[in-house]
Amino acid sequence: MLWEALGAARDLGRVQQIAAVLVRYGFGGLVRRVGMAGALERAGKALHWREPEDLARLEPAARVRRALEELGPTFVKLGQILATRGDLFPPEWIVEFGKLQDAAPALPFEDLRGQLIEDLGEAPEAVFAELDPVPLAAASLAQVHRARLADGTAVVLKVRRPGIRPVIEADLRLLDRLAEIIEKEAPELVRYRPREVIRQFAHSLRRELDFSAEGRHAERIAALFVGSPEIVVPRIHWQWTGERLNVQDFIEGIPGRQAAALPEGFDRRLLARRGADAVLRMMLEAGFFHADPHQGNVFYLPGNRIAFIDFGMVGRLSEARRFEVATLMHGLVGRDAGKVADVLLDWSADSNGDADALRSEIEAFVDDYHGVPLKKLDLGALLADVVAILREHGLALPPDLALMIKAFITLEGMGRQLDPDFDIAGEAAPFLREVLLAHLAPRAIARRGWEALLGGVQMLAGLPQDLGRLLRAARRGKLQLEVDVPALKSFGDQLDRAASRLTMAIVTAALIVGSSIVMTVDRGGGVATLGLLGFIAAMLGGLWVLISVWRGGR
Ligand SMILES: Nc1ncnc2c1ncn2[C@@H]1O[C@H](COP(=O)(O)OP(=O)(O)OP(=O)(O)O)[C@@H](O)[C@H]1O
Repeated sequence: MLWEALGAARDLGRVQQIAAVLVRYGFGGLVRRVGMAGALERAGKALHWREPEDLARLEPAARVRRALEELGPTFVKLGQILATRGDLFPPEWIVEFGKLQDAAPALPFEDLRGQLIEDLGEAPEAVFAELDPVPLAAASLAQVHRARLADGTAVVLKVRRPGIRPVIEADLRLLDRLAEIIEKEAPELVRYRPREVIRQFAHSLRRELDFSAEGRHAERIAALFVGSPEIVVPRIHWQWTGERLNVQDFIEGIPGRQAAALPEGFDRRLLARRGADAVLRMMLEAGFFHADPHQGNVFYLPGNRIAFIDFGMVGRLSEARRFEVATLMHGLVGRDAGKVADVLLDWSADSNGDADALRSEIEAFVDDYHGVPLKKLDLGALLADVVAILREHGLALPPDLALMIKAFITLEGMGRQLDPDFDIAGEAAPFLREVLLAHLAPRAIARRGWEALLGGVQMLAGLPQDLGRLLRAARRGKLQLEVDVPALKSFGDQLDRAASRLTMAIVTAALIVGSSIVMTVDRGGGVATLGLLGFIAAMLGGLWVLISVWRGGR
């Protein structure tokens, strides 16, 4: 009933396939609850309800993983995304989702030929001097073939599987509908924002389906490493690259999966550092990063160089997010529970979790590793624990952060595999410092160096808690002002007409920041002078905004 109301008729064939797989894996209840069963019965489609015994014996997480595998590329990709959501699923589920392999049966080359001729504009033999009909890899979205250009350049062709787009679009429509039904029928799951998760997933999968987007991502990352010959990104051959075909340089190196057996001449410690630096630079400096820096997407090249491939999925972090991430990691490394809790509460601001309970758990958690020396801090594991705490409190991470944290954890694992003493906290420190500097301090403070900055950060962190909260609310544009004085109230009304609450929030925040700097800093003339300057600047800025708002409102 529900299902038809949401308009599934055109996808009935696919609904039947999905329902059959779900029933086979023991999820008949779900098939009934969301109305799939009724819709199929009314349409005269048969559904077999018997559950094979061996499947029924599997743990639910394993059954879900197997069902996703059988349901095909959309669901495999969905499972891979869910593997990044330690905030939504318990560890045993994350392990199962992590097992989802992207390998798919290879298609005979002849099945690709028609599409290749359309995309190349002529027969592949006319374009490439050599082309290996045996695939190098066959994944769910693409099949990869080696080839050689007329000038001798070794390349690979990533060919999108013919006919895959309509199947994926149908699946995405069904998933969206499913998420809508879940939100309507299972209010207890609303806080996990199923529609939002599916919307974001659909967006990233559609982008992954466009093979020219991968080319653009690769070029953007390559531009970051122009002056760093130790990092290699395959060159894209745009002449033949488009939505369904990507032609790029073949990377001849030792696959990351063989890192345990690197030959003489490779410096494992250096490779670990270079790999980590590259990914940290993408994440924290550029805010645009390879979202899946696992062993399968890395090659080691002579000269201790590292090549990254497969930029189909990238993550983005705004400057504000980078600052929050840096503050969180700075808090973890400095064992500052208050700072960690503040950032987490900010992130899960829209959830209805219990802030005080979260705060005390974070304090206990940070306390737990108080004596651990910095070098021994396993930052990836700490982040994973933090995410698990969020889950226990029913709080969900914003998706951009979930991706970043997963990539960070992957990165640390890779680094440790190359060098058991790999110290990611030490590697990350200069990047974190830069982010904090760039965000917090005016240029003058930046020149004074890290020490001055630390003072500044501690000073902000040391603001009375209410002020801290006020600032965070202001940043989120959620600050509400209660104005009691009649004259001010009419001014407030005028402001309401003339400008958004955000303007008022910015003005207030500027004044608070300015004045708090003056209030809290009186050691060291330099910083105090700067604080005073900051205060005056904030006052002037605030007045300017007020006057312009007032003028605009008249
Ligand atoms: N430029 C390249 N040089 C060498 N090998 C490559 C290159 N691009 C792809 N490959 C090989 O093909 C495999 C699949 O490629 P890629 O990861 O880009 O495809 P995908 O469809 O995104 O797969 P997955 O989803 O599994 O990551 C890689 O693991 C690698 O072995």
